[in-house]
Amino acid sequence: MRVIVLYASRYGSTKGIAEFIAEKLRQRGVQAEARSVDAAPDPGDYDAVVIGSAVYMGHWMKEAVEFVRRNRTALTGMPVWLFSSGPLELGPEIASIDDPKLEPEEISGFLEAIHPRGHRVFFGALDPGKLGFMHRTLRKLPAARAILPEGDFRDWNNIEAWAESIAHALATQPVAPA
Ligand SMILES: Cc1cc2nc3c(=O)[nH]c(=O)nc-3n(C[C@H](O)[C@H](O)[C@H](O)COP(=O)(O)O)c2cc1C
Repeated sequence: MRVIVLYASRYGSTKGIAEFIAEKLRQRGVQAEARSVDAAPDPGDYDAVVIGSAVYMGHWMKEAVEFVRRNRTALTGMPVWLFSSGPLELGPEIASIDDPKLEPEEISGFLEAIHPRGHRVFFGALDPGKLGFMHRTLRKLPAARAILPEGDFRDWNNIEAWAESIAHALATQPVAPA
């Protein structure tokens, strides 16, 4: 059982989540590796794919969106899990991290197009010292500042529980041959 955990990450926190998921899968006997979507691997070389992207201005990163669109046919026929890494805190009208309002724009289309086994949103991280010029400027806007605090909010217990559920699904559900 070979699984690839793909990520699109601007500043590294989503990469960290992907590497953690791959490590947790390996600890449960799954042969898993994390790689950037930029490496453009062929999903057909794997039995299952996990794809995650950082979220900026309500959207997945372009390279992750393009990877899913380009590989739509292959992904539709295999077990796929998606995750988004973004929120740094819950706004006033957001009940929990599972609130559909936190879902990036592309996700509903992906759910229809490739029928993934699941999609999860995880808290992200923000280090102002790493931000590029555009992101630093955007973060200075009053509305953005309130929802983009500095800090590492990644919930490793929650992420581990999700990785465990994937390992469990792979162990108990038949995977169609590629
Ligand atoms: C300018 C800017 C805009 C952001 N917009 C969103 C957003 O719309 N939704 C969200 O959930 N997170 C948003 N975030 C938070 C990032 O998704 C979060 O910091 C994430 O962990 C970054 O991942 P990376 O380090 O892998 O690039 C934004 C962050 C910045 C700096």
